Amino acid sequence: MRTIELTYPHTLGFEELPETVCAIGFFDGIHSGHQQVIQTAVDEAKNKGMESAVITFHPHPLVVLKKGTEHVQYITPMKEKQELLQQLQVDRLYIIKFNQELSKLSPQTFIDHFIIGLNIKHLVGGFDYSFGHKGQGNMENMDEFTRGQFSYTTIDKVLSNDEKISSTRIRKLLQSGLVEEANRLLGHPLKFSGTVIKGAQRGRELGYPTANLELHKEALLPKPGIYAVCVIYKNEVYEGMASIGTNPTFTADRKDLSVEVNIFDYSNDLYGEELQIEWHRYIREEVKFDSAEALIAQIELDEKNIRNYFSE
Ligand SMILES: Cc1cc2nc3c(=O)[nH]c(=O)nc-3n(C[C@H](O)[C@H](O)[C@H](O)COP(=O)(O)O)c2cc1C
Ligand SMILES: Nc1ncnc2c1ncn2[C@@H]1O[C@H](COP(=O)(O)OP(=O)(O)O)[C@@H](O)[C@H]1O
Repeated sequence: MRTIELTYPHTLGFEELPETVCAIGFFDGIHSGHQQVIQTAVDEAKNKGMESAVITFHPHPLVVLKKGTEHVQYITPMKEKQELLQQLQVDRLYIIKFNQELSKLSPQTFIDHFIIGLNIKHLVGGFDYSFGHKGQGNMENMDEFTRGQFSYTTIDKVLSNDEKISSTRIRKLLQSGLVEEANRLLGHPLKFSGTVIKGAQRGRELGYPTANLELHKEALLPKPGIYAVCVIYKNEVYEGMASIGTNPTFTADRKDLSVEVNIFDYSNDLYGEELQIEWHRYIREEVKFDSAEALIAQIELDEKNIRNYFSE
């Protein structure tokens, strides 16, 4: 997949771009609903003998439109979004920078630059996709803007338990610790990456070394607690257990959260390495124990439960 970043007014020469069938949306999470939109574009591209493309935006429109929002935490940070799009066999990804200028474009200018201008011959969007200043353009009034240059398909909402699958719904599930339900709606496990940094060097003394992760500010964390996870490191997948919390057994009044993972059946140094964590199951809350021994006994139990979970 080729990734091309665009900022309005972009400077690409139109003629060098292939004709594409393109899915458009913010697509945070690339959840099952998004996957239908993207899959439709990929299938239609194959039918037409064209390349498939996705247009997405960065950062989240809220960062620009809502004062005081510095960071949005994404269900799929850009690295994971790109991996999922690659798996869906998307040929090119256009990432349009969402800034003040972009938010003020008329729907027609947006279409002229980013749909007709990118040589898109067929556009696929979800039923609630909107574009242009104040979202004045949408899939219902699209005919007003196509200039007869492209056709389009609108994908209806995808439901689960009679309710629309949406990024907002998935965020709420993750924040309540319901990762299995969130993963079901996503159609893949929640996943993000981080770099291994030094912690308090206490884990090894407890018998459970934990790789502490420095995360990208943009990764949405699930609810604090203990989780069954998979760790992807250098293309290998390991099982393990992770803790998101403040280590209350050893520290009082800490506010910042650490994310740390003990990898099963592994014993090498990982400092400075990049790990990807897949979140599979919420196990329990983090507890303040009276002694390190009591914590160790609990972690031994966690290990047993989590190994059981993975073997089932
Ligand atoms: C599976 C697991 C469960 C944990 N549960 C708790 C807990 O309930 N309470 C707590 O204070 N710390 C808990 N921790 C965090 C440990 O306190 C932490 O890993 C340890 O202090 C090592 O920290 P370090 O990596 O900074 O050396 C847990 C860690 C793991 C891997
Ligand atoms: N099975 C393992 N899981 C996690 N980290 C491991 C493992 N085996 C070795 N390590 C290494 O040990 C480090 C964690 O040990 P720990 O005593 O908890 O130190 P720190 O407090 O710096 O995280 C990891 O960063 C990694 O380099």
